[in-house]
Amino acid sequence: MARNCIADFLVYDTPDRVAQAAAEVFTKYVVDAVQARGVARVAISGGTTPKRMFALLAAEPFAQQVPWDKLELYWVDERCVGPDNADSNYRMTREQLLSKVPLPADKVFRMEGELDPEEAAAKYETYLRNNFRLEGAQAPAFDLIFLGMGDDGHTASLFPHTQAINELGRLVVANHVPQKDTWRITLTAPVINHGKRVVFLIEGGAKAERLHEVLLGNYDPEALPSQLIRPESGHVYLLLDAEAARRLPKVGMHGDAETGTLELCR
Ligand SMILES: O=C1O[C@H](COP(=O)(O)O)[C@@H](O)[C@H](O)[C@H]1O
Repeated sequence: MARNCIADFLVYDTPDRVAQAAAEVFTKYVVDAVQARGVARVAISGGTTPKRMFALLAAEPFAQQVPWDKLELYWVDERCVGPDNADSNYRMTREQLLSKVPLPADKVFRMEGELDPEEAAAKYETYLRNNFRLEGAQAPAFDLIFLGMGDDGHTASLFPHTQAINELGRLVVANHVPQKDTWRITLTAPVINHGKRVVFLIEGGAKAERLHEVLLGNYDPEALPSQLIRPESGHVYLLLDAEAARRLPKVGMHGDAETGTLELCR
């Protein structure tokens, strides 16, 4: 559902600085959630962009600071492949992070890409309903959600002109993506928008034009599904490298990052 929302962005010189900022955000909001409620529930993306953040989280000082035993880890999307396949979002996270930190296996809720896609989506929805103790039409409120954006404007596995982008009822769906001749499993936009803090990580000049269109172009979420992300909190956060942000208007500085704020409207 579209709603007005503020996009706050921070622009760093390099992808390494973006990763450092992302690891700091991860640690801060996990610690805050654990202090407030005894558990932190975080949903992460796959692809290549979060790799550096995961590698940092697996090393000092972050590895010591994150209360791993109080963290529940979820995915925003998965490719329909097994957990050892090179395309698996879970596999990337396992290699970069999970194999190196004391996060208990029963707190890692992967989407099972090796199952029939509809079955995997239904199973994941059941995990969410049980773990978040949801009733009826309630959506889970993740403490933190990390999103990426493809150079086609997709986020999670909400690809342009695919059925999942119109899903308002289910929490998790199987999505056929004809342009990639494949299936994906994905959280739906209402679930992402119910997250307490939603953060995009976006890097690289190949995404600069698309990012400009998503934030400053006409509202056309069928073509640009990232525009569906208008969190109920009223804010979406973006951590960007200078290349990805080269078309965006910056207005100030925060530490070593340039900053900008945009009002996103329908
Ligand atoms: O296919 C996917 O793509 C997006 C963006 O990935 P990136 O490699 O350009 O960072 C990612 O956020 C999503 O989780 C993934 O399944």
